[in-house]
Amino acid sequence: MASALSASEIIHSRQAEAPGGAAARGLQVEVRDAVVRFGDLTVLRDLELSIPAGQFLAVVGRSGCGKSTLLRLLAGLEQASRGAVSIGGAASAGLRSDVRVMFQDARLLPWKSVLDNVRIGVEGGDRSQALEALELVGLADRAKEWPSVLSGGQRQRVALARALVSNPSLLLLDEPLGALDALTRIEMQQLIERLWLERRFTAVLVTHDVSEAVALADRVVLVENGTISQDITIALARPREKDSGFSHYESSILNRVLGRRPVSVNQDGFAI
Ligand SMILES: Nc1ncnc2c1ncn2[C@@H]1O[C@H](COP(=O)(O)OP(=O)(O)OP(=O)(O)O)[C@@H](O)[C@H]1O
Repeated sequence: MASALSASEIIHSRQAEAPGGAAARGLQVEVRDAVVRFGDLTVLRDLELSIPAGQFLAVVGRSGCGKSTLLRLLAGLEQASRGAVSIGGAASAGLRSDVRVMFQDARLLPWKSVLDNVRIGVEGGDRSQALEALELVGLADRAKEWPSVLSGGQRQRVALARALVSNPSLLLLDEPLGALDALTRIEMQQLIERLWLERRFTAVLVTHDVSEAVALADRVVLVENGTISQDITIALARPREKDSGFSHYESSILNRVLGRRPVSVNQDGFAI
C-alpha cells in the first residue's frame, strides 16, 4: 500500500498542456536499471520497463513486492538510488503537471464541495472544466454536495474526475477500485476503459485483482523479487468479454503470481 501523501503531493496545481481541450497524447515511459532502497531494504532492483505512449499497463504481484513503489517512482514521488526514469523523453524530476495519480481512497477534501474537489485538479480552478469532468463520470448533478454524503463508488468517481480534469498524459492508478463492491468495481472498470479509449493517455494500474488486470490492460507485468519477472500481452478485443480467452489469461497470470505450474488438461479432460 502506498504511504500517506500530503495534499500538495496528491494535487498538482498546474494544468496539463492540452490546447483547446484536445485529448492529451499519452506519454512514453522508460525505466532503466532502476534500484529503489529504503534503508537496508532493496524494494526494486535492476528494474527495466518500457511503456509505449497510450498503452494501458497493469502491474500485478504479491503483497509487498514493490508495485506501489514502482508507481510512486513513475509519479516522481520516489527517487531511484540507481538507474533512470524518463517520462515523455524527459528525465523524471519530481511531480509533473501532466501526470496524475489516483489511490485506493479517494482523498477528497471533506470541507469542499464535490465540484470544488474537482476544481483543485485544474489550473485556476476552472468551474466549467470541473463540471465537464463531473459529467464524464456521471456526477454533475451531485456537484454542490459534500463528499461525505456520497457512496464509496461515487467518491472514487469524483477522484477520477479530479485526476482527468486537466487531461493528463499519464494516469497512475494505485488499486483505485480495491475498496469497492464487485458490481461498482465492474462499473468503474468500464468507465475507466471508456475514458482511456476516448483520450488515449498512458495508463499504469496497480492491482491485486488479476481479473481486473485482464479486463483493462493491453499488457500485464508481474513484479517479483524487486523486478519484472513476466511480461504478458493481452491479445483480446475490447470491450473484454469474460469468455474462454479471458479465462485463459486470468488463470495463466494467477498461476504465475502464485508461482504455480500451469495446469494442462489431457484429452479426457483431467488435469495433469
Ligand atoms: N517509505 C517507505 N519506507 C520504508 N519502507 C517502505 C516504504 N515504502 C514501501 N516500503 C516497503 O517496501 C516494500 C514494498 O512496498 P509496496 O507498497 O511497494 O508494495 P506493494 O506491492 O504495493 O504492496 P501491497 O500490494 O500490499 O500494497 C514493503 O516491504 C514496504 O514495507
